[in-house]
Amino acid sequence: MDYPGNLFVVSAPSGAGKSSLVNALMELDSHVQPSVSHTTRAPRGQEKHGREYYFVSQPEFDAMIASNAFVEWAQVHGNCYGTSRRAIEERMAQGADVVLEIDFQGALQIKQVFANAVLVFILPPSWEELRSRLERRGEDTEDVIEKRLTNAAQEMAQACKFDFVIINEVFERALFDLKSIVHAQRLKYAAQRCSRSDTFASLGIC
Ligand SMILES: Nc1nc2c(ncn2[C@@H]2O[C@H](COP(=O)(O)OP(=O)(O)O)[C@@H](O)[C@H]2O)c(=O)[nH]1
Ligand SMILES: Nc1ncnc2c1ncn2[C@@H]1O[C@H](COP(=O)(O)OP(=O)(O)O)[C@@H](O)[C@H]1O
Repeated sequence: MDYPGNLFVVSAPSGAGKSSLVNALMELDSHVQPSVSHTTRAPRGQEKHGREYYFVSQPEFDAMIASNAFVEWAQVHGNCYGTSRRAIEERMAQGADVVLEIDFQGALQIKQVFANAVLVFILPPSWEELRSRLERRGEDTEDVIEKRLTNAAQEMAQACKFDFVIINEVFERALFDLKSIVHAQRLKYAAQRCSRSDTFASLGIC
């Protein structure tokens, strides 16, 4: 019997390091698969349609809302972002662990639909470091950086609603913490599977 995969949600203010951590996790663990969101934001830097995001127009995005194609969507920093239902349900049904990198609004919507979803919030070690990472990343204009820093206060205030909070100060430590959360969730369900008494009975053991 195939067992559905786990669902993890990673949220953070822009610049806190969520993309870096999720990408590093997926390089270490092939069982973890990303969910590629749809967005009306324009591509940044080397971003590619279908890799970081499906970049769509506002009318296309609105049509997906109208056809109930999103399991969650939200307006973030003036752009629309959404997770397609199909993107995650197919992968989870195949037993993959799916990671959503979405904002706190989407995370709380996901928890309503998937009660077992594990919500993880990534915090920067300080405001100064958050600003410095956005500036060093060099992918946003000064105006966009200011808007994202302004929004960060409201976003970080939501951290207490998440199952886990990771302070991304030393990258390797934060990655270890994220890996530990994923492994702990797997163990939790593996233990439940191992305790399937019907299997024990059919094998005639204990
Ligand atoms: N609700 C929701 N938020 C999303 C989705 N995809 C990305 N986001 C969030 O939108 C915000 C902006 O993402 P992005 O433009 O890639 O900027 P970044 O945070 O600097 O990487 C971040 O908080 C993302 O987590 C989605 O499908 N749904
Ligand atoms: N622990 C860390 N220490 C220093 N720089 C970091 C750390 N984590 C991420 N960064 C850098 O900060 C910038 C923002 O990281 P990113 O993953 O794009 O954040 P987000 O996806 O949350 O917007 C990137 O240049 C990344 O390399």
